[in-house]
Order: sequence, then structure tokens, then C-alpha cells
Amino acid sequence: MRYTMPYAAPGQVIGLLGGSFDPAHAGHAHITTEALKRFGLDRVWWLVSPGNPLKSRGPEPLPKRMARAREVMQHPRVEVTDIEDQLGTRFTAQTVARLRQLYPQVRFVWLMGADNMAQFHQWQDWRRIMETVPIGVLARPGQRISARMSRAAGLYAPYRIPGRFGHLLARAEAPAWCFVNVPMNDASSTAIRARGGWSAQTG
Ligand SMILES: Nc1ncnc2c1ncn2[C@@H]1O[C@H](COP(=O)(O)OP(=O)(O)OP(=O)(O)O)[C@@H](O)[C@H]1O
Ligand SMILES: O=C(O)c1ccc[n+]([C@@H]2O[C@H](COP(=O)([O-])O)[C@@H](O)[C@H]2O)c1
Repeated sequence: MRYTMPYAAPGQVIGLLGGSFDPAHAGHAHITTEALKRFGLDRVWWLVSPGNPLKSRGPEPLPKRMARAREVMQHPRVEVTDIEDQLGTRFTAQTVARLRQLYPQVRFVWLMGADNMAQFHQWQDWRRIMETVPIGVLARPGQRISARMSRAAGLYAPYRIPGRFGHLLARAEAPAWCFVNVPMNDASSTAIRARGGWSAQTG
């Protein structure tokens, strides 16, 4: 396979937003621009997943999801990528480890919505992820409390950076995480799929 991995300059801080993006929507674009502002990031890479390991339902084909993601997210500091497909990784701990090998001079920050923080302790090697990269968590409607009460939040409470100091996350040593209470957008892929149309569309 020919790799088409994105370029990153030495010393840059790249936020990684992983997701099924089935389909991408305004909520994803919104948290991405908020993360750029609030966490002191240079760039964000979207990692369009070959398939979430915790979801039994297979997503729409990757090229179709990539094409929609590129329509939804157009920003000079954001790149939509199929890195996990290229690397053959499905679990985030593996993806992060490979990226750190491939880009030793770059700093990575893992980004996620509050719903994923609430379930984070179910991810493979989640503590290794916590101990390896700083994590930025963005508010999502109905999920702020569950994220703050989550197992990961409890165990790593001493390593939480208050939201008003979010700009320090990019240069913090892991473990470090920060929840930011940004203005919320209630878009969701589940709701879009339920309205119909997305699965009927060809790539
Ligand atoms: N409206 C939103 N507000 C905050 N975070 C969001 C929002 N939508 C998605 N995210 C976050 O973006 C990442 C990728 O989300 P994903 O592709 O699963 O979209 P989704 O709308 O949650 O999909 P689904 O409804 O199929 O679970 C996750 O970290 C998720 O928490
Ligand atoms: O590594 C895991 O065990 C794991 C479990 C669930 C989700 N993830 C990742 O979390 C990101 C969000 O997934 P999703 O399907 O909720 O959009 C995406 O990058 C997934 O690969 C990762």
C-alpha cells in the first residue's frame, strides 16, 4: 500500500479527533474549531475510523465517509485522514503508539466529546492512552455530567487541568486531561441516520 500520511512540522502540536463520522456533521466541525482555540493546538487531524471496535454495526464504506467529512470540515488547519486504515490499526492505543513512532518530533493530543469520556474506561489499554498523550474533552449535550462522573475522570482527577487553563494542555506532560465547557451543538450521526437518506446515498 502507498502511504499518504499527512505532514507535520517538528514541534507542532496536533489534535487527533477519531470517529466513525457516519456521517460527519456540524457538531464535529464545531468541536474541532473549539479545540483549536481552547487547547493551544497547531492543527487537528480527523481520523476517520475503519470501524469503532465497540460498535457492532458496520459503518458506511470508508471512501464515502471520507468524502462527506471533507465536505463538512474545510479549515486550513484541519486535515481529514484515513490514517487508521493505512496503518491497519483499529484501537486508539495502537494508533497513538504508531503515530508517536512515525512522528517522534510531534506532540499529539487526543480529542473527544464528553460521551466518549464517559465510556473511555472500556477502551482497550485506555490507561496507556491516558499515560501517553494529553486528552482534551469537549462538552456535548446531555453528557457533561456523565463525563465528569466517569471512571476515567475519577481515577485521573489529580491530573485534570481546569477548563480556563485549557491552553496549557498542548504542552502538558501526560497524564493530563482537560474538560472544556464550550457552547454546545446537538448534531449527531445517529440522528442523521435515523432521518434516512445517508445510507441510500452512494459515495
Ligand atoms: N455534537 C457533538 N458535540 C460534541 N462532541 C461530539 C459531537 N458529535 C460528535 N462528537 C464527538 O466526535 C467524535 C466522533 O463522533 P462520532 O463520529 O461517533 O459521531 P456521533 O455523532 O457521536 O456518532 P453516533 O451517533 O453514530 O455515535 C467523538 O469523540 C464524539 O464524542
Ligand atoms: O480503542 C478502543 O478500544 C476504542 C473504543 C471505542 C472507540 N474508540 C475510538 O473512539 C473514536 C470515536 O469513535 P466513535 O465510533 O464513537 O466515533 C474513534 O476513533 C474510535 O476508534 C476506540
